[in-house]
Amino acid sequence: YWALFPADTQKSGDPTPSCRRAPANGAKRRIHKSPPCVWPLGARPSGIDASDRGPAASLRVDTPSPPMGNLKLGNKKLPNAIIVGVKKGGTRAVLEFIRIHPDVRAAGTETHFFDRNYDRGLEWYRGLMPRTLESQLTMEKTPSYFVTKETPRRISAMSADTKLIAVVRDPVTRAISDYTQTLSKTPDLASFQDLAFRNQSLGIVDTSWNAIRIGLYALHLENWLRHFPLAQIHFVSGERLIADPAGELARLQDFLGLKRIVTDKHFYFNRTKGFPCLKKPESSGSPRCLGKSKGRTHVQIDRDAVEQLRDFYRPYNVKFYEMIRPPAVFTSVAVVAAENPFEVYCVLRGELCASAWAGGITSQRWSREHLVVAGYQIQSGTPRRSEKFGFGYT
Ligand SMILES: Nc1ncnc2c1ncn2[C@@H]1O[C@H](COP(=O)(O)OS(=O)(=O)O)[C@@H](OP(=O)(O)O)[C@H]1O
Repeated sequence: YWALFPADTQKSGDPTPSCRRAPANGAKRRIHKSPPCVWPLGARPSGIDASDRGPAASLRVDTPSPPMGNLKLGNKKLPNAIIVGVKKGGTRAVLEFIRIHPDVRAAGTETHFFDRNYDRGLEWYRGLMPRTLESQLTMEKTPSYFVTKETPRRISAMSADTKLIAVVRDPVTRAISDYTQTLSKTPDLASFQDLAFRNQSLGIVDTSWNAIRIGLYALHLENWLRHFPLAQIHFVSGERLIADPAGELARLQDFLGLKRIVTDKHFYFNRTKGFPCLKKPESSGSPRCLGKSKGRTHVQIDRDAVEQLRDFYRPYNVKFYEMIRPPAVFTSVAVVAAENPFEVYCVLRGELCASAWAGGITSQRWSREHLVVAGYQIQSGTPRRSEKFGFGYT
């Protein structure tokens, strides 16, 4: 039910100069003719590319390996696209799934550059990125970016063309997931209710608790929209990512201007894990699921508390939907008044987008003359173009 967005499919350029690293074994042979990287004192990442370390490394299953001679080809580039959040939204799954694409390379670990490590400078940041060929996109994910005030301005200062991806999930489930994670590390943590409410009987929610604050998507988004146009931010539904990973990945690939290479062929549903996992790659290895920290059994929270939180988040969710609702994106809308008068087919960029609208249709009112879809009035009848909304319909 999370709305989806038109994609700016142009690839952004890499504004940074390329640089080379000295060969680790001290060999004199020059690999690149580009200038050397400048590393701040003590900040040089050790060993191989960051993308080859961390929890993601074991999941990198399907990217075709470059031929041996090409191993060191390419340069470390600042990211063209960043998964900026939200924490516990499904950010790891999105990164691991999109990096199957041969035109995507990603830093495996969370860099926290724009929130915690900004003082280390862009060259430090670039050093954490994998080598990429000119045609490949560089990506990273750090979920805390979404809620860090300075981050949008800083990313925009790096490159105003950076594409942003936010994985959003029902904020109540997200908060419980967040709490479950903290509890696994801090067993004597106060109860969820004690942390979530200042006064539960009065229904007063404690918005200073991070697990609650992160879910106020509309507030955080306002900050992003001061620095980036909405069309440059792609929202992935955390729920649909589990129910239909291929569908979400198709939309993400469109947004990134990539050929749709990651498809349903790459996924299978693992009953034991209860989540989609990656299929066995052709070359080697076995099917891979995300690690144990992804898809934990949640702490049981009593139904009243959950309801109270749903009530609390409702106005923020409504505002969020309003903010992200795409303006005038239809190429055509067909209203079919056959057996079911509410059957609406939406055609977006030549493709049927009815499923994207299944939940987007927030209010439907049918009369012989008109249908109101998500607040837009669509006339039935012959094809016409609406001056006001700029969409065509039949
Ligand atoms: N395919 C697949 N496998 C496992 N888990 C999946 C998958 N797709 C989405 N998810 C959901 O991802 C949730 C974790 O989100 P993040 O990766 O953003 O967490 S984190 O912020 O990086 O800690 C995680 O949250 P929990 O279920 O609460 O553990 C999952 O629900």
